Formats: sequence, C-alpha cells, structure tokens
Amino acid sequence: MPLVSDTFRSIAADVLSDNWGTLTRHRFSLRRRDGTWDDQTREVYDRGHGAACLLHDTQADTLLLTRQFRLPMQVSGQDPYLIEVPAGLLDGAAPADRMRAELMEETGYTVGPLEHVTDLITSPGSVTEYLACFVGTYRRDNQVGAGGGDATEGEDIEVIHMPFDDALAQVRDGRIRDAKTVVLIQELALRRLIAPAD
Ligand SMILES: Nc1nc2c(ncn2[C@@H]2O[C@H](COP(=O)(O)OP(=O)(O)O[C@H]3O[C@H](CO)[C@@H](O)[C@H](O)[C@@H]3O)[C@@H](O)[C@H]2O)c(=O)[nH]1
Ligand SMILES: [Mg+2]
Repeated sequence: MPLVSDTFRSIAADVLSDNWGTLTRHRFSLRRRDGTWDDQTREVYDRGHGAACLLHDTQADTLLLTRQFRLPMQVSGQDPYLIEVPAGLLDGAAPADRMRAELMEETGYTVGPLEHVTDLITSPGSVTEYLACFVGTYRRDNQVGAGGGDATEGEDIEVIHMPFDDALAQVRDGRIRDAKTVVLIQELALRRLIAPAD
C-alpha cells in the first residue's frame, strides 16, 4: 500500500529491532471521518506471512492436529502447549507449496489437493501477517515421514489425531483457542451443517 493516500500520510518510520522479524515505530497522520488530521504513533511487527491447513480423515472422522510449546503464551502466563493445525512461515514461497513442505516436516504426512479457504489476518492492530488457510483430507495410515518438526530449530511437535467431535468440543470449551485452528475447525463444522455427512 502507498505511504500516502487520501487518509494517510507517513511522517517517519524508525526500525526498533531487525533481527528475526522487523519491529518498526511509525509516526503518521490519519484523516478522521470528520476531515481533521490526527498524528499518531504505532509499532508494527513484520515477520512475513504464513500458511495453515486442516486435514480431515473422512473415514476415521479425525483431524490432524499438533501440540507444541509457544513462548509468548509462557511469558504471558498462559498455557504454553497449544493445539494447532500444522502451519508455517512462507519464507517467500507460494502458500500451497509451503504448506505441503510444512505438513511433511511437522507431521510426516503428504497431502493431495488443498482447498484454499481464506487469507486470515491474525493480529491487525500490530502484526502485518496474513495466513493462507487451507483444508484437505488425509488417511491416518499414509504417514511417510517422522514429523515432529525441525529439531535443529528447536521444534518438538506432537502429532495428534483428534476425533472431529472432540475437536469441536475443545473449541467450544476453550481448550483449543489458537485462532487459525478455531477458524478451520469451525469451517469444517459449517460445511457439515450445509452438507451433513452421510
Ligand atoms: N532464531 C529464531 N528462530 C525463530 C524465532 N521465531 C521463530 N523461530 C523459528 O522459526 C520457525 C518457525 O516455524 P514455522 O513452523 O515456519 O512457523 P510457526 O511458528 O509454526 O508459525 C505458524 O503459526 C503461527 C502462529 O499461528 C503463524 O503466526 C505463522 O504465520 C505460521 O502460520 C521455528 O523453528 C521457530 O523456532 C526467533 O525469534 N528466532
Ligand atoms: Mg509451524
């Protein structure tokens, strides 16, 4: 997007940290709906975009999920072991290609066609990221790799085959609350409402 528009004028952009991602403090002027201009300061974190995918074993009616440690949860006093759909950073790759590689790395499963659901904006108040979200199917006995993530990068990812009904119950009672995971499980539930399973 341009740094100048009818409603936005950039004044300054100061990089506060440029290590893994880039944290920048922006000063800018924003035109309010009443036509007046308002100077503001906001910090923006850019670590690129990502892809996430919910795989469903339609025979066993299970979902392929992961559980892993998330530091931001730990340091903010929340349960750090999150149940999530497999997901990864794009690192400039095409989302579907990156998703296939990430599935193999994190779960050891290959996947057929992936259906794109949405590009989910995860935290627009401070983070630039969008997540390309997909759904697809898998068969539990089709695991071809070990999964578990990249141990050299510190990953230690548990693979879970969770019955669909359990997953939906865990979304409802808050045991599953990772945003991309909630959205994709609810997407599957909505599809069942529209076209109930046999
Ligand atoms: N050295 C270093 N490594 C990091 C840092 N932050 C993350 N990493 C490493 O970078 C890798 C990221 O793993 P991915 O599987 O590619 O990404 P992800 O963390 O699972 O992120 C996915 O889920 C996020 C949470 O919903 C999404 O935000 C993201 O877009 C993506 O879909 C991991 O090995 C992690 O340890 C850091 O600050 N420093
Ligand atoms: Mg990941």
